[in-house]
Amino acid sequence: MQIHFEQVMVAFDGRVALEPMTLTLSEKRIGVIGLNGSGKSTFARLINGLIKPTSGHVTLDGLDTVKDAKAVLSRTGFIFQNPANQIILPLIGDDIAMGPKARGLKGAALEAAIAPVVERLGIAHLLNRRPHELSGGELQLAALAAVLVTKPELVIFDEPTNQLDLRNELKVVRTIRALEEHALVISHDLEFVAEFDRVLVFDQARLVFDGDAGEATAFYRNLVT
Ligand SMILES: Nc1ncnc2c1ncn2[C@@H]1O[C@H](COP(=O)(O)OP(=O)(O)OP(=O)(O)O)[C@@H](O)[C@H]1O
Repeated sequence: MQIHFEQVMVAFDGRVALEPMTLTLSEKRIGVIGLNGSGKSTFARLINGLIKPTSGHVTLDGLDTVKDAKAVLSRTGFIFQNPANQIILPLIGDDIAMGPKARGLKGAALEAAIAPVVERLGIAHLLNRRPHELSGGELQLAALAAVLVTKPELVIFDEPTNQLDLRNELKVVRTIRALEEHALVISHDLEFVAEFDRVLVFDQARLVFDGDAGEATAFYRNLVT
């Protein structure tokens, strides 16, 4: 999948949240790092059309995030900072089934869409539980399952390991590392993004470094010290 930003700028109420940027991304693992408020979430939300550029265009494999919004949404999945907010139905299993059901799947076809994802993420024991009965790591995995069953080509994670204890953090990190899908991950965990194919550093609404993970994390450390 190719993500292209063409002279993209975002301003909220006249205040620039992202300075104009032109960029093409096609790597399987892309990390996004930077201080709070530097524009990371704005950048990530542009990719699936959740935020529209104030000027410029974002395309995914040539599909415009504004003009082809539906097609873009069906190719991308987004895991928010607080995944509890994206689990809508009372039972985890029903929530995971919601996307495939909305696409008309039922019976054996529905089961065939869900079972491999549930097995892959090791969450069969969570299907009859309610969101408030899950730990932070389990919520991340449940939200990821609900996204993966819709078969996105790219999954965007906004700080997926924030507020997780070490065990849950490692489980989520391992799961993301093993994904077959492309992943773009915003993270404050520099060790996590160290193995990524490409890392972007944001500072004060600007992309200030783009390249190798080792160089990007060194650049970022230098920036903040
Ligand atoms: N919907 C919005 N309306 C107004 N301002 C916004 C909106 N979304 C973001 N901003 C502002 O844009 C700037 C960049 O925010 P953004 O959420 O992209 O930063 P971030 O790097 O993801 O921060 P964090 O690490 O804290 O999540 C901030 O000053 C923020 O207050």
